[in-house]
Amino acid sequence: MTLKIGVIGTGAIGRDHIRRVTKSLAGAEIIAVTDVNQQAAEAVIEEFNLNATLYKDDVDLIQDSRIEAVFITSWGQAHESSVLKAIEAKKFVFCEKPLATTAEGCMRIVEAEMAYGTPLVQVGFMRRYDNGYKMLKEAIDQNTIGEPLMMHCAHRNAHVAERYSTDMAIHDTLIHEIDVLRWLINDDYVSAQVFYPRKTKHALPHLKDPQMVMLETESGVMINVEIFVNCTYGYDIQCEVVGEEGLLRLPDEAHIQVRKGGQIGKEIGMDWQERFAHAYDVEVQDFIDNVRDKGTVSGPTAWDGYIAAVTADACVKAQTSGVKEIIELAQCPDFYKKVKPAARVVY
Ligand SMILES: NC(=O)C1=CN([C@@H]2O[C@H](COP(=O)(O)OP(=O)(O)OC[C@H]3O[C@@H](n4cnc5c(N)ncnc54)[C@H](O)[C@@H]3O)[C@@H](O)[C@H]2O)C=CC1
Ligand SMILES: O=C1[C@@H](O)[C@H](O)[C@@H](O)[C@H](O)[C@H]1O
Repeated sequence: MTLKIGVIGTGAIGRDHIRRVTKSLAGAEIIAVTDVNQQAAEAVIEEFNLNATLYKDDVDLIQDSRIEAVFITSWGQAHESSVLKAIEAKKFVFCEKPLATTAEGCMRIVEAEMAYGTPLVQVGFMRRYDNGYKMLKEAIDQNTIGEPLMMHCAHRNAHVAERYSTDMAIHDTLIHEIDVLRWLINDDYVSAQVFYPRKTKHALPHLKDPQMVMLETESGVMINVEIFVNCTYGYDIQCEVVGEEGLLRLPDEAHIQVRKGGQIGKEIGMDWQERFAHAYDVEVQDFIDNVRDKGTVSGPTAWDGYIAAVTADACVKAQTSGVKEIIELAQCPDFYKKVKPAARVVY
């Protein structure tokens, strides 16, 4: 039996997930697509030779009784409404980050899912499926370096589009660190502060770039994350965990080392598609397998989406206030404590 999937939003990542489901992964097929840009959806149907119905909007697509799971890969501000409709129709949901653009929106999704009674929603925080981050987590959980004390991280994009704004450094970019770092150390954030170093000449006038975010966790771990989205040289993700007895560092992507002409060199990828290609494959296959074989989801939850949104809101506030902003989270409901520990933060 193949899992029948409908996709809402066939832009960059929607197209990429359709490609992986169709060409690389097993156990699922795309049977319906929609996009506000209907030509984009038509082009994807043609490109991958899909036997899929093209719907005019998410309402019609979600109502298709053949569809068992919905991929929500539209723009962030459209996610909440599609997720709520899918839950109402009792469909499984794979929703790209952000789950919703506000903490209140994420909470509405949390409440709808709890009212339904069993987990339906997985959020696309794919870094939890990256081999390097998984190795880091295993080492931390095995107490390899004692208790973590500090983390030094960097999230660098070569370039960003003109529409990318200063707050997107948080909602669109830092949100990956917000999720994966708390997952790594089983901790939540209590405060955030943002600093602006000297601005790069490669950023447009409206954009503050780079930025430095300081996060502090409940147990006192201090984390600094550099966000630099016009670094020009490549897509570069760094993470170092300093513990009481040692240090752990996220491995770079595997590339061969070339020694030639008196130099030692190694390629750096240019974008997220390439850097996290394997993680996306594992993430989406895991979603397919869990839904198809076990009738459940086990990845990052709607609650993780809520925590990311609350934390991001505090960071955005700190971008303009310049001071340390306090992060206050609601109590985690028992419903989310039951999700398989492999993918959730253990409370
Ligand atoms: N996990 C990850 O690493 C990544 C996640 N993303 C997330 O995925 C989402 C999509 O990003 P991209 O693919 O880069 O954007 P995009 O702009 O390339 O594609 C979005 C598509 O959704 C369509 N769309 C917008 N509103 C819609 C609606 N209400 N109904 C149907 N279609 C709608 C647009 O016409 C567009 O074709 C964003 O939330 C983004 O943050 C994007 C890149 C990487
Ligand atoms: O999710 C992503 C993009 O939406 C975002 O714009 C980039 O900054 C991130 O590196 C990428 O992983």
